[in-house]
Amino acid sequence: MDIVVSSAAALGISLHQLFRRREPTIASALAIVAGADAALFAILERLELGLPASTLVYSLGGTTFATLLLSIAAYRLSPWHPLARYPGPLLHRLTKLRTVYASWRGNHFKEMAKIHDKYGPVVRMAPNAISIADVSAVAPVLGANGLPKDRYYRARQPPGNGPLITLNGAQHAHRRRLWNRGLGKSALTSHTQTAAAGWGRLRTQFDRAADAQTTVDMSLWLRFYGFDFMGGFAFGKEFGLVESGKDDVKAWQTINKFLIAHDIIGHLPWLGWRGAFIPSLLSALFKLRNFARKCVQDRLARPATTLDLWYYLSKEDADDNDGRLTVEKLAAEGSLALVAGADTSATAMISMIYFLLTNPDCLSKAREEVDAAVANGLAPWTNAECHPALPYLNACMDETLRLLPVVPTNGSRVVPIGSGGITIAGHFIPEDTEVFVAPYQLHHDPRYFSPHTSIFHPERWIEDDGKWNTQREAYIPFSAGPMQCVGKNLAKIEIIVVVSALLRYYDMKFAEGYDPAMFLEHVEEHIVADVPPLPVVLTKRL
Ligand code: HEM
Repeated sequence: MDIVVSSAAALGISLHQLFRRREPTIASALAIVAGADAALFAILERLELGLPASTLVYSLGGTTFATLLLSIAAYRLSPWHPLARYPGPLLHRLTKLRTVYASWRGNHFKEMAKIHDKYGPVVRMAPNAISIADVSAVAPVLGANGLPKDRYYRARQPPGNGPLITLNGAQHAHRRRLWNRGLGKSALTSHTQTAAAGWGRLRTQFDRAADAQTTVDMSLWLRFYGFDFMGGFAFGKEFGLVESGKDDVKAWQTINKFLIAHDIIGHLPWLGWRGAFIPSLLSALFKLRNFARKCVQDRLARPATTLDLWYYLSKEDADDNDGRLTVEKLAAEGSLALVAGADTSATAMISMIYFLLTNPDCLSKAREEVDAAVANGLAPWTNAECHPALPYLNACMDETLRLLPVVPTNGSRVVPIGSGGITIAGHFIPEDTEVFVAPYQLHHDPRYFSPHTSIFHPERWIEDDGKWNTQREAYIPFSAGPMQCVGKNLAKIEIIVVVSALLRYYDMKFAEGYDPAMFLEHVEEHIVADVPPLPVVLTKRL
């Protein structure tokens, strides 16, 4: 028996050396372990040890797996691990499952804040991942010559059909040009009309609620708005959620589950893009893909009626096929637009209403600015050209996205294998390390935003009297560098369209009995911040 256990243990340790070099998927890991055990079984059988075959199989399998896991654990906690010099909680250093648990519960960014508070700006947040909360990491990680995206993004997509957000280098630059066409200056004028038309529909519903003095769940309605807008923006046809007042297509449930699945698979790339064997992950991924595919089929069946994103991505205006994307790739970009654009902008608007309602002085100032613009003949909810003339409202938006960045942690980058490692913010980071530079951590750091770091003060963005320390390089709600949010300008337009109109047309107050402290406490994170209901009573001003 000794020889069985010792040879299986030696096999487990050797397999660890193999897996350490290149992380396998769960399917390939199981196949390799089973194959290696089968080979060992064949050798040991020839030695005629007198053990029943079943005992041999169980002893080999059990010992190999146990040794493999022990070897992995010991190495991760040992002083020989390349990230040993970086501090972090024991469970985080031991296994990524700890991060997955936090992601599943939706409190990853809150936990990270506590970990940074305890261990400092550079922490080991998983066996092979570090989080750097230092402004000097922004350019080397996210900037033009920064680090590439890798497994966190790649793991979530079927091979070959990854959308813009998963690409690197020349492939990314090429695909990004198509998106830039769809979000350029002339396209934005058309998208502003889509946003304004959406506001018109929302206003009809809000007027009804104001007349009846019924409570409006801002989170629900602004999500309906956000999703409808994305339908119009991406596929030239809104989904009718605001008009019906119902989410018949289960848009939010689908997107939310999709984001949870993506986050988990991103952290556990060995699960593979199908979320191996976990039915709820699998169905969430397929539901959204099928939904996007249906949008694509509907869109293909009709010509462009507006200059939607599809029009630009599929080059409907071009008379050659040069560089056209396949329908599968277009569908992947379509799902990306729905996921990246709908939830994010809606969350930003909801949070902005929350911060304005909890800071009545700021709300009054913002409203005065909107009213003054109207007195000058401007209507910010139909015309984006006048948005720069609303500095205070823009500052309220910036302050909202500082305190509650919609993508609080953001995805990781990886130090390329073969690079020999790099030095970031004065710290040597070995190759194949995942690096996170989380907006939430930078935005809440008094070194970059002070005084009153955790308080809503839009003034910090506009007053230049030396009172405020506002380091704009540390402000990254849309990420930074060439892979930063391509929809940034569009999102800002949407937010100002809706919030300026709300300020102009309604007085708003929290519903009777609502405790505003609950809002921030119940914000979760599933890649995107997931905000709780926001019950508000509207009264018409005009
Ligand atoms: C307040 C609203 C928004 C916020 C805070 C936001 C934030 C972000 C962030 C942080 C990223 C980088 C993600 C990463 O590196 O993993 C990103 C990327 C992206 N966003 Fe947004 N976003 C918003 C709205 C939008 C809108 C309206 C669209 C329109 C379709 C959009 C489309 C995209 C796309 C396509 C990418 C990938 C860009 C690339 O890889 O080149 N986003 N966004």
